[in-house]
Amino acid sequence: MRIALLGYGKMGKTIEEIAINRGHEIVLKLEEDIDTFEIDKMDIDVAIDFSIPKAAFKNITTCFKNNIPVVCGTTGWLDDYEKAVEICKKEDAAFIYASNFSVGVNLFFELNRKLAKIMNGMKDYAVEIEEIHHTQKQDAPSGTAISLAQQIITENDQKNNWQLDHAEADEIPIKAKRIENVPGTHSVSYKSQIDTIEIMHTAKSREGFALGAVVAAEWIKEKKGIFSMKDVLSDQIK
Ligand SMILES: NC(=O)C1=CN([C@@H]2O[C@H](COP(=O)(O)OP(=O)(O)OC[C@H]3O[C@@H](n4cnc5c(N)ncnc54)[C@H](O)[C@@H]3O)[C@@H](O)[C@H]2O)C=CC1
Ligand SMILES: O=C(O)C1=N[C@H](C(=O)O)C[C@H](O)C1
Repeated sequence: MRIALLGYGKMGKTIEEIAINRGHEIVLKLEEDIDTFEIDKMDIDVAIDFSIPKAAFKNITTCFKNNIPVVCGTTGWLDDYEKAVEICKKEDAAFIYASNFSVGVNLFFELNRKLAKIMNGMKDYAVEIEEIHHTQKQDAPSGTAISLAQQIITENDQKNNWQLDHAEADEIPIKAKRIENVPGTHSVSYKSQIDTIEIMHTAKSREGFALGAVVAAEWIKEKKGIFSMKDVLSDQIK
C-alpha cells in the first residue's frame, strides 16, 4: 500500500516503522499545511493522520475530496467530527476515527462498558476516570478518557456529562496528569467509603497504537463509508 502520513511526529515515525515492516511504502510525510502538496497526483492508497488538533479537520477533508481513505488518530478536534462525516459521505469516501487504535484499549473499552452496566444504580460508589500522558500532549482530557466517559454515560442513569477535574453530581470527573515519557495510562474507578473497584490500561510503548492504525489502514483501503475500530476488530472482539 502507498501510505501518506499526515503528521510525522512520535506516532508518525512509529507507524512508518511498522508499515514498512508489513511491506507498505510511505509516499508522504506531512509536517505542514496539506495545501502545499499536490496529493491528487501522488497515487496514495490510504492516509493516516496523527497530527495536531488544529490541522486534523483540513487534512482529513482534503483527502476525502481527493478520494483517499483516511485513518485518523488525532485527538482534540472532535467538535468538527460530524462536519467531517458529512463531507466524507458527500464525497463517497472512507473514514475511521478512533481515540485509541490499540487492541488492548479496545478490549478495555468492552470491559468498561460491562462494568458500567453492572455499577449502574450502585449509589454508594462514585465513578472517576484518570488519564496520565507525557508532557508534550496538547489536549486534555485524552480522547481515550472521553471515549471511556461516553461509554459510562450511555450505561449510567445518573451521569449525563463529563468534566475535567471538578464535576457536578450528574457528571463524571476526569483527572488528567502529565508526566515525562508516559505513553498513555487510563483508569476507571468506582469508590465507596469502604472499598474501590478499579480497571486500568497501561500502554508500555506507542507500538500498540501504531500497529492498530496500520491494520485499520489495510482494512479500510477498498471500502467506502464511516467505520470504527470495533468494525476493524469485529473478528477478534465480539
Ligand atoms: N488514536 C490513538 O491511538 C492515538 C492518538 N494519538 C494522538 O495523535 C496525535 C499525534 O500524536 P504524537 O505523534 O504523539 O504528536 P507529535 O507532536 O509527536 O506529532 C505531531 C506532528 O504533527 C505535525 N504537524 C504540525 N502541523 C501539521 C499539519 N498542518 N499537518 C500535518 N502535520 C502537522 C508536527 O510537525 C508533528 O510532527 C495527537 O493528537 C495524539 O493525541 C497519539 C497516540 C495514539
Ligand atoms: O497523545 C497521546 O500520546 C495519546 N493520545 C491518545 C488519546 O488522547 O487518548 C491515545 C493514547 O492514550 C496516547
